[in-house]
Amino acid sequence: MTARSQATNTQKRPKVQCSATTKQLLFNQVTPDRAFLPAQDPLLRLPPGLQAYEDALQELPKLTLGSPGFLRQTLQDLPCFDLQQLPALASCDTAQLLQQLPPACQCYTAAAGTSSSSSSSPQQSTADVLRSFPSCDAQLWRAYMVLAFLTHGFLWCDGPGVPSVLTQLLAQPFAAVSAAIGMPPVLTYATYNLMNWRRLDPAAPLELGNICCQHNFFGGMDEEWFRLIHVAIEAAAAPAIAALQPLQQAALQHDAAAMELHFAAITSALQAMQELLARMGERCDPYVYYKRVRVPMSGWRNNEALPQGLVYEGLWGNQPQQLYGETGAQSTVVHALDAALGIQHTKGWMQAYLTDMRAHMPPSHRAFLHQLEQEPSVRDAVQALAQTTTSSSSSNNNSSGSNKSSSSSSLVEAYDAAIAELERFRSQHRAFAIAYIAQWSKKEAKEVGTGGSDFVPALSAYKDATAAHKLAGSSSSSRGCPLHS
Ligand code: HEM
Repeated sequence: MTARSQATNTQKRPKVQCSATTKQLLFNQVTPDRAFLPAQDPLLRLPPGLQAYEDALQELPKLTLGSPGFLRQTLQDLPCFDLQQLPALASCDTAQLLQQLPPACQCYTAAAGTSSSSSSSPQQSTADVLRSFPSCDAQLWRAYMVLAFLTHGFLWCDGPGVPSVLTQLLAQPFAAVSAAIGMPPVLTYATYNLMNWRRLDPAAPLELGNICCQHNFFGGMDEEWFRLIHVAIEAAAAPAIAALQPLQQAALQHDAAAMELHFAAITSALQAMQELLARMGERCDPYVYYKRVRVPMSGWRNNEALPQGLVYEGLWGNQPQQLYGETGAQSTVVHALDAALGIQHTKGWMQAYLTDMRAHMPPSHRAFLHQLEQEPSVRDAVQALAQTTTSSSSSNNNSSGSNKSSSSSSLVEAYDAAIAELERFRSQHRAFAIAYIAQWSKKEAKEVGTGGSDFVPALSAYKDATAAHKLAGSSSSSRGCPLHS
């Protein structure tokens, strides 16, 4: 399951050559054990030459307690971020790199500069990704995380007001490192959650109860727990993600029995994910989340605090860039389940937004999704097998059909069980989105999520569209995709 190899095959010559000098890689593959979490536990520190930035990150929750302006001034006073300290960039002309960078908002939103991105297609954006120059060097990723936290701390964790210009001191290294790993220069789910943890007992499993966050903005139990629930859900999703490509293989081979086993793995992983999400309230209070935890995740697209976007000082002609902030919608898990189970959603702002969110996933995860979408529909295969076994058993009462077949009803049941659990996950998630955001923002004109639009009806539509893909009960002639038949 190495999406990285797939990515590399189709990649054009990189615009930036990063030396392969460091040993540890990050987000270079999607593994059966950890799926989209790093296969190796994430690095804890940058090289000693960048210690000042590590120290600032470590201190960030304390710096937020300073008088207004203290945090921003402290960050402004940091020494220059010396990119040459990162072995992967040591031989790279970073000044030249910065001159060549295309505007961030052109790379990381499907239709930058337009009010709607509905014309984008997942294929196009994946191809763009594969043409970029992603390095999986763990130190580059660590630098990306450090600079993302300090940037969002600079913008959102101090006052008064929100600066519309990101100081060159942070903007330039952040843009350079982001370009080198093929990610947008903004906080992403990958940096906020996927690589922001360590195991308390390194010999014990990666699960809730044995993990804590590496870094926080304001700090405190609510912030840590919010993130750790996401990390634990990513770990619990691994058996489902590991089943997706084998499921597609089994569908190609018309192996109904194997398909049933893979559907069962997906179903039980989704149940485990729900059990974990249900624990959010144990240590993350909805009001604390709404007022404090979610603030630094904000981006600078569809955000009234930065209506024009953010100027990265000295870059892109000082034209403001508009980028979405961090959100669970950048997790590849649910996108991958939709792709493999053949779930299609109606076009609208959420669908366009989720296409944009792919550009905020690590390149290997985007490639994994792209690969899933290239395979024939598993849902169609279930329908076809169900019809074959039904007609074969009606023409021969004693026959059990192909020896690879289970009964048509049990295969459909297995598919529908997976769909039902995904619907339950979406239903539960919607309830959390209401309890943690919408109920507190009633006084505001609109209930807006990270995407900047009214999210509750959109989340409901996503849940309902999932349920509509169940096969049982519909006649075989009308079993096309419920949204496109
Ligand atoms: C208290 C916890 C959570 C809240 C308040 C929340 C909030 C939201 C909101 C407001 C949206 C709408 C789009 C946006 O603003 O980006 C959204 C979308 C989404 N979130 Fe969450 N979320 C939470 C937890 C999670 C978790 C744990 C996951 C899974 C890893 C997740 C995955 C998603 C996905 C995949 C979408 C896209 C819609 C879909 O595919 O159904 N969220 N979330």
